This record gives sequence, C-alpha cells and structure tokens, in this order.
Amino acid sequence: MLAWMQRGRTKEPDIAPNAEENMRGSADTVEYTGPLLSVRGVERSFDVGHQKLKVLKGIDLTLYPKQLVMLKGRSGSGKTTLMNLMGGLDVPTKGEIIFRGQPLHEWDDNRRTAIRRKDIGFIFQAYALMPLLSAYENVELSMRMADVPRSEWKARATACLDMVGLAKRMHHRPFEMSGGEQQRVAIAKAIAHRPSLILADEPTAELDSQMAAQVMAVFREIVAKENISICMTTHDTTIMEVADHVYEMVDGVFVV
Ligand SMILES: Nc1ncnc2c1ncn2[C@@H]1O[C@H](COP(=O)(O)OP(=O)(O)OP(=O)(O)O)[C@@H](O)[C@H]1O
Repeated sequence: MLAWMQRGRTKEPDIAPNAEENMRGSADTVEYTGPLLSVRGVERSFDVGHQKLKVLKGIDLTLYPKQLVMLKGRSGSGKTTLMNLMGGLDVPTKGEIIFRGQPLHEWDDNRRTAIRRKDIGFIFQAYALMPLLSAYENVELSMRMADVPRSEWKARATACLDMVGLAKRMHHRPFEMSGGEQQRVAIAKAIAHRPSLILADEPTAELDSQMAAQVMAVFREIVAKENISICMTTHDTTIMEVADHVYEMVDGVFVV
C-alpha cells in the first residue's frame, strides 16, 4: 500500500525527480523509503540595519523516520532559526531542505503552508492551547484545521488523548490542568492529524523534572507507535539520553 495511504492520506505527494532512488516497489505499491528530512549546506542570514547577520553557517542534518533527535546549544546559537526552516516557516539563504523527497526550500509560501498543515506538527514551550476549549475540543480543533474528515475526529481525538495519558481528563479545560498535562494536550493536538514530523521548541522548558520525564516518555511512545519523527530543542541535559541523536549547535554550526 502507498506509504501516505497507510497514514490515512488519499492524495499522492509530488516527489522530486532526485527522490527516485528512495522509491521502492512496483507502480501501485510504491513507498518512499528515504530520509524524512534532509538539511544540506543550509545557511540563513538576516538583514539587521545595513548589516547581514549570518545565523546559520552551513548546517547538514538528516532525520529518518521514527527518530527522535535533539538540538542543543546556547541561547542565540541558531536552533529556532533552523527549526523554522525545517518546518517550512522560513526558507534558507543558501542550501536545501528536502522533506520526504520534496524540495521545500524551492516552494512558495502557499505550498509550504499546505504541506505544513498536512504533514508537520508544532509544539511550543508555551502550550498554545485555546483556554476556553476542553482538552478534547482543542485536539478536535487541530483536526478541523488540518481538513481531517469530521467522521474521524471523535475516535482520533480520544485515541490521542489516551496516548498522552489524559483519557480521563479530556473534558477539562487548560486552566484546570498542570503544566505537564497542558503540554501533553499540546502533544495530542500536534499528532492528531497524523503528521510525519513533529518540531518542538523547548517543550520541557516550563516543566519540573518529573513532568519533563513524562513528556519525554510520551515522545518515545509516539515515535514508536505513530511512525512520527521528532526534532526538538532543549537546554536540559538530563533528558538528552532519551534522544536517538543529539546535535550540538555553536554559533550557527554543528560541533561533534
Ligand atoms: N528574523 C530575524 N531577524 C534578525 N535576527 C534574527 C531573526 N531571527 C533570529 N535572529 C537572530 O539569530 C540568532 C539566533 O536566534 P535563534 O532564535 O535561532 O537562537 P536559539 O538558539 O533558538 O536561541 P534560544 O535558545 O534563546 O531560543 C539570534 O542572535 C537572533 O537575534
């Protein structure tokens, strides 16, 4: 079966010609088997007054399906700038961002927005929940926005909240929940439309160590069960052992 149909997709993505080497199977069983995301020689500069501020200075990163990778580095080293590029919120000054074989860096805003809605989920430090909606309604809202058929909302929202350990609290509103619980609702919300990539910017920064550990356990479970890859930034060295790979950024480049 087509990989994107296994994931509940009905539409075939257009794969760049250079992705052919990563295609396997016959015409009706073709499956994309390459990296989920490749960042190649990426640079990003910003105009600040009359000067150019070079923030990313040549980044290479490969993210495979079912991988949890972390970006660490001092404040200002360029982690968020890179995540914005990986999620198609921004485009590089130089270099390539290849997402499921498709050249994200060459696409206009509309096309990047479309793939972002379907295939990428974001989690932020501050949980980004609608305060007047229950946990369940928050998750449902994200599916509505991603054009998931209405008939799937109930089962999927319930399954996602169950996966993050909040089945019994799905009708509570954010202010009735702890920070860790709110972040788990944000995770359920981010995975509900079945993206293949989750980008999380400091998802544990506001949490104590026990809640942070719970969130990381949920991330590991999602990677294993949902066929999702996660790339997250963190300053917290205690959670880094959970990662499949940790990239350390110093002044716009990775160090090993
Ligand atoms: N749109 C922009 N215009 C100008 N400068 C920017 C822009 N975005 C980021 N920068 C600069 O790029 C540098 C890297 O910022 P970035 O947010 O990527 O760092 P970070 O590693 O994520 O830091 P933190 O850990 O504090 O979130 C900073 O000096 C920041 O001021």
